[in-house]
Amino acid sequence: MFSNHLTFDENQPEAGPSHFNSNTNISISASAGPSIHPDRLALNNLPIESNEIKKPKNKSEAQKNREKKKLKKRRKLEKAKKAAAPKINKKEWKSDPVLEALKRSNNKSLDDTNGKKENDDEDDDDEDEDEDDESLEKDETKLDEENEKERKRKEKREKREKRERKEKRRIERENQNQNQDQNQNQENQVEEENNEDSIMDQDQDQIEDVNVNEIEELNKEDSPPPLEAFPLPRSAPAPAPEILAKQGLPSGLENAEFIDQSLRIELNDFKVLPTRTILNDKHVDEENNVSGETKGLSERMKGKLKENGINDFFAVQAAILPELLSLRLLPLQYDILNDYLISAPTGSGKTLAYAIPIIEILSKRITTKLRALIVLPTRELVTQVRDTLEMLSRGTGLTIGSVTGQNSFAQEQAQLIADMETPLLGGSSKLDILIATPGRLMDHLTSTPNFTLQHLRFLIIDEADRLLNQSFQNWLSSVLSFINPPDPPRQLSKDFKYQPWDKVAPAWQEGLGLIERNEEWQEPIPIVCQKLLFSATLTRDPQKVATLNLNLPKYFIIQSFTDSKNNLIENIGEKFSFPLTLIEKMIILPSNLKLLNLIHLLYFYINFNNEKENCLIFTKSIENSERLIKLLEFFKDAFIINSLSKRLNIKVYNSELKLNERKLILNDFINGKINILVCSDLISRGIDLPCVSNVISYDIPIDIRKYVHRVGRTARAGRIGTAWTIVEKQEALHFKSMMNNAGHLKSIKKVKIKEDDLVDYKESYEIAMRRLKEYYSRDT
Ligand SMILES: Nc1ncnc2c1ncn2[C@@H]1O[C@H](COP(=O)(O)OP(=O)(O)OP(=O)(O)O)[C@@H](O)[C@H]1O
Repeated sequence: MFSNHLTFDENQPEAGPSHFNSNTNISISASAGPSIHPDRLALNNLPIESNEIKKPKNKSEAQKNREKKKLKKRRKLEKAKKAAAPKINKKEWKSDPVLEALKRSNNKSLDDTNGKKENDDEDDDDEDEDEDDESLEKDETKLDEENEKERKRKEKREKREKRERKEKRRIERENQNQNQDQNQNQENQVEEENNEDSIMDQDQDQIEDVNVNEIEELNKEDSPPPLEAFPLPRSAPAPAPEILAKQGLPSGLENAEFIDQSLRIELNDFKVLPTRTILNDKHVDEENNVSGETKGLSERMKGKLKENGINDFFAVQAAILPELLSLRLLPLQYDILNDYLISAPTGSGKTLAYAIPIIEILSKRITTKLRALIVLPTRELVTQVRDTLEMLSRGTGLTIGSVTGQNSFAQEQAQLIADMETPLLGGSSKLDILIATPGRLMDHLTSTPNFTLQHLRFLIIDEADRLLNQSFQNWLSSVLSFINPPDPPRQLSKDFKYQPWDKVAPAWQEGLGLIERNEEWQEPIPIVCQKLLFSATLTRDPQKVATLNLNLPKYFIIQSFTDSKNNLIENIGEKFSFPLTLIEKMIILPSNLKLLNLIHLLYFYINFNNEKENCLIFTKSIENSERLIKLLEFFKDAFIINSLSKRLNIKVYNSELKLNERKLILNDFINGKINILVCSDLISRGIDLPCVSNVISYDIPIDIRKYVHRVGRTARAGRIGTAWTIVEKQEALHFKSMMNNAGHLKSIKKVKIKEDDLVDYKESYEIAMRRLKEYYSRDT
C-alpha cells in the first residue's frame, strides 16, 4: 500500500538504522525522492506501515472508505513534502542529533508497542486527518457503532501513547541540552515542562497544536534552506518602439514627407500647388485664383533671388514653397490652413524657405498690421534674418522690425506701435513683420499698449528645438494665448470709446464682444494664423510637438536618401541629417597633447595660404576661448615660419565682446581678414558665415545637437567643408557612443597624428606655455 514511499529490497544495503526493522533492509525508492532526509522519512513512514500490518483483514465498507481517504490525504502530503524540499546531495546528509535521540526513544517504544509507534510527523498528520475523520465518523456512527467504539478506543490508546512518547522526548532533550548554556536550558525546560504539563491537561485540539509546533521546531533545525522566493510582480515590458513612436504623435506627423537633400528645382521650373479649400463639404483644389490674389513667385522676387546668386531652390525650399506660396493673405473661411514642421540640415536654406513666402504673401496687403512674427533664440540670428528679409522685401513697402533688448524698451515701443495713447481693440502696428527673441517679445506683449498678435497670418519659430526647450516665462503658451481670441468674451468698460479706424481681426470680434453668434450651429470665425517650425535638429519627441497645439500639421524631413531610413519610426529620437558636402574627422589623443595637435592641425593640415581657407575653433566656455587665443598668439610669435607661410590673424569671438565689436569681427572673418576665429558656442547655431572651410571642436560638444550645429557652420549651401573634433582619450567612449546613438559614427574618419610630427612645434609651444603662465600669474 505504501510501496511508493518505501521499498523493501533484500539486496540493498541498510539505509536506515537497524532498529527500524531488524530483519528487513530498507531502501529509499526513487519515488520517495532524495529531498527528504532519510531519517525523517523512515520516521514518517514506519509507524504507518506497522499500523497497516496491524489492521484487521475483514474491514467494514465505511472503514475502507476512511482508509482510502486517509491514504489519499497522505499521498497528497507526501507529494507536497517532496515538492517543497530542495534537492540535497545524499552524501551531505548527516544524522540529526535530535532525531537520533527521538529514534532511540521511538525504538524502545516500538519494541514495547509491537510496531504501533508513529513519529511526530506522522502523529501530526494523523491527528490532522483524525480531526477531519471525526466529522466523517459522526455521520457514520449510526451505520457502524461497533467500529466507532473500536475507533475511539484506538484513539484513546494512541493519545496515551503519544503523551508517553512526549514525556520521553522531553527527558531526552533535557539530557542533550544539559551541556549547553545552563540558564538558557533551565528556562527552556521550565517552558517545556509548563507546556508539557498543560498539554497533559489540555484537550485533544490543544495537544495537536503543541505537536505541530514541536514538529515545526524540529523541522526548522533540520530543514533544508528555505525555498527560493516567488518572483515579485514586475511592470509590463515596454511596448515596441513602433508603438511608442506613435503614442501621442499628432496626426500628420505619422505621415511625414521625406525629401531628398539633393533635390534642386530651377527658379523658372518652379510651380505652386493649387490652393486647397473645402466647398460643399468637399476638398477642392483651386487651380485658378477665385479671390483675385496672384499666386506663386513674382517676377520681382525672381529678380531679387537671381541678383543674390540664387538660381535654383534647395530641397527644403522646393518642398514647402509650392505649398506656402499657394496660400492667400486673407484666407476664405474654408481654406485648409496647415501648420508645418520642417526638419532640414544646417545650411540647407531654411531661412529663405519661410522668408520668400512671407514677403510674397504679405506684399499684397493694403494696410499695415503685424501679420508675421518670427521668433529666434539669439540677437545675432535676429539680425541675420532681418537682413535677409530686408533684402528680399525691398520695393514692396513692407515694414520689418525687431525686438531683442539691444535697444531701450521705449525705443522698441516707438518702432513697434503707431499710436500708444488711444485704447484700440485691434491694436496699432507700424510693422508688417516682427523678428524677436522670446524674452523681449513677452515684455512687449505684457507692457506695450496696442501691441496685439490678433492679425498674425504667420508665426515662425526658427531653431524650434532650442526655443521649445526654453521655458522662459512659458513664452510659447503665452504667445499662443495672445494669438487666440479671448474666451469667454471680454467685457468692455463703459468708458471705452470705439474708434472708427479701430480694425479688429474677424476671429477676435466675438471675443471682444463686438458681434454675437445668434445660432448655436454657427461656427466661430477661424483664426488665420499658421505656425511654421524650422530646425536642423527639430525635436522628434512627439510629446513636445503635441504641446504646440498644431492644426492639421504637415511634417517635412529633408535628409540624404543615401544613408538614411526614410520612415518616421527610424527618425524618432536623436537622428539628424548632415550636409552632403561635409567631411568629418576626429583625432583621439592624450589630453597633454591636445594643444600640440591643434597647432599641427592649423599649421599643417589647413593651408591658410589659400585665400578660401579659414577656420572656426569651438571651445566649451568663454574662459577656454580666452586662454586658447592667448596661447595661439604666443605660439604664433615664437614659431619661426618659413618665408612661404602666412602669418595668421587669430581673433576671439564670445559674448564678452560688445555687439558692434562682434559685428566687426564677423565682417572681417567673412572678408578673409581673419583666418582663425576662436569662439564659444555663441555662434554655433544658425549663424550663416559663408565660406567657412574648417570647423574645429577643440572641446568636444556636450551633446549631438551642439555637434550638428557646430559642424553646420561649414559645408553650407552645397559648399565643401571639413569638421574636426579633438577628442581626449578619456572622452572617446562618450563621444563615440554619442555619435553611434545618432547613427553617425561611421561618417567620422579617425585621423592619427604621430608624435614625431609634433617635434617641430615643441620648442615654440614650450615658449608659448611659459608666456601663458606668466601672463596669468601677472593677472592674478
Ligand atoms: N537656393 C539657394 N541657392 C544658393 N544659396 C542658397 C540657397 N538657399 C539658401 N542659400 C544660402 O545658403 C546659406 C545657408 O542658408 P540658411 O542660413 O538659411 O541655412 P539654414 O538651413 O537656416 O542653416 P542653419 O540650420 O545652420 O540655420 C545662406 O548663405 C543662404 O544665402
